[in-house]
Amino acid sequence: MSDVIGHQNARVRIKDLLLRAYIGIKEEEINNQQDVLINVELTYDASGAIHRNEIEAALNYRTITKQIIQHVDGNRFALLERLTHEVLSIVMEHEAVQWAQVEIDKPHALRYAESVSVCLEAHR
Ligand SMILES: Nc1nc2c(c(=O)[nH]1)N=C([C@H](O)[C@@H](O)COP(=O)(O)OP(=O)(O)OP(=O)(O)O)CN2
Repeated sequence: MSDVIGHQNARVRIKDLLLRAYIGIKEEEINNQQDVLINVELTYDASGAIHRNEIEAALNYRTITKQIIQHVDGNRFALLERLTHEVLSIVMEHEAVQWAQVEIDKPHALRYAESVSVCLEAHR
């Protein structure tokens, strides 16, 4: 197939990564894990990945996902802002990432709300 598109930035979304962690400042949250729902969106230059069709030429979204799981699952955090910042930092450590946004929800953390989230983004 002739490659008529050339340069291509990909938008990668890791959707609804559901983990459990100690997250919060209330005693109940300090003593009990709760669900955190993580959504990551990023852009990178996928021209090489598209052209070569080889994982070595791509920004491996599985690698990023496993790093986030390793950092978050079962671990302890106070504020949602700090947890979101740390996950965003993991994503931005990958030099190929041009821009990234991370939103983390604490479902049912607030008595009368479906969920509450913090969203942070960064770019190079
Ligand atoms: N940039 C890209 N990165 C990755 C791609 C891709 O197409 N572009 N594809 C993959 C794998 O095909 C992925 O989709 C599935 O991988 P895997 O089954 O190993 O992911 P799991 O999280 O289920 O791995 P487990 O070890 O089974 O938990 C990867 N990256």
